[in-house]
Amino acid sequence: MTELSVIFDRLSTLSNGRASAPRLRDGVLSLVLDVTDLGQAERDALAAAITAEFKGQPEIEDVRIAQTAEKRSLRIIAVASGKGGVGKSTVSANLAIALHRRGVRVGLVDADIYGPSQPRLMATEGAKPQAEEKQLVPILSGVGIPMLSMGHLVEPGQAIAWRGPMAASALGQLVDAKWGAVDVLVVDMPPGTGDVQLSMIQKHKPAGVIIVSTPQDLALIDATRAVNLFDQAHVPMIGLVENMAGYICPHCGEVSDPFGSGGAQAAASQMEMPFLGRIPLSIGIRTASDAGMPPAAEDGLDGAPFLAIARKVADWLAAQG
Ligand SMILES: Nc1ncnc2c1ncn2[C@@H]1O[C@H](COP(=O)(O)OP(=O)(O)OP(=O)(O)O)[C@@H](O)[C@H]1O
Repeated sequence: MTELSVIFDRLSTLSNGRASAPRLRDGVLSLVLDVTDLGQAERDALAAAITAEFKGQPEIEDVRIAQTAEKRSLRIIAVASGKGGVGKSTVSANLAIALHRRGVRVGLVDADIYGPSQPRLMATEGAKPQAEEKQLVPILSGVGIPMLSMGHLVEPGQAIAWRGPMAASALGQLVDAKWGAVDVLVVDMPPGTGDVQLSMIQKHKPAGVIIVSTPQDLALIDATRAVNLFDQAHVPMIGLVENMAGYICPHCGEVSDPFGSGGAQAAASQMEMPFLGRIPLSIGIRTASDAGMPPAAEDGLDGAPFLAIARKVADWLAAQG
């Protein structure tokens, strides 16, 4: 039992790999226990289990445990738009998947509290998150991304008629959940510039924001409003995504631009913000996303623009350190 390697093996199993640096000197077994993301009750229970396992074993009179918690800062990427229906949820889901495929430890929050659509996009409809020590535990989607949505907390189709402060507190529950080993949280914001946006900016301090717009003038005017809101609060602009940019006819392959083209890129350069890319209007993107299999999960044509945008976002994240 007193062989350190035997102790270490036993410790690793017992602590799920959280224990390290065991030492045995003068009858005292000392070790370091990484308690990152564990609540107080879990920390105490784990320390007690280790003590109970080793104290009183041959040559071990006492057990001393130094608990350490890595101070992890979760970086939030807010995906916002000035108006509804421009594809913000589609971009958020595909971006999260594409970042995940690049090895980023990513989580997804559906802060579109009034019209949550991520459970459908990520095929987690009907799942109910558990709470541990007053914190929600995210649901693991089929593609391996932990996520939380207001849609998981209310019955499907149930209208959420909340006032601003309630919506802001719901956002807090989703963001301050038990994200565990997540470094980057993609947050699908509700459209517009209301209470949830203000709460996100003031309370949760996003590392950066991505604005999604369609090429129409009207959407761009709205997008400018969203840009101004985040700009005034000094939230770094990651860039603008132009969605539904050109239509490729599935029959003849002809490309048409039902909403015009190039408007978003021009607007981005006018506002001196990076342009992240253009996503075409494609039936494949709609059917796959609505069926809970966002195209970024695969290498097809429909996924490619999202993967290219994710590369730029990953570069941005890396440049921020
Ligand atoms: N590039 C695209 N090609 C085809 N359909 C798209 C594309 N982007 C989004 N859609 C479709 O448009 C609809 C609206 O998209 P989505 O829900 O992502 O928008 P939103 O901005 O999040 O809307 P809301 O404001 O309601 O939250 C969905 O049916 C989606 O599948």
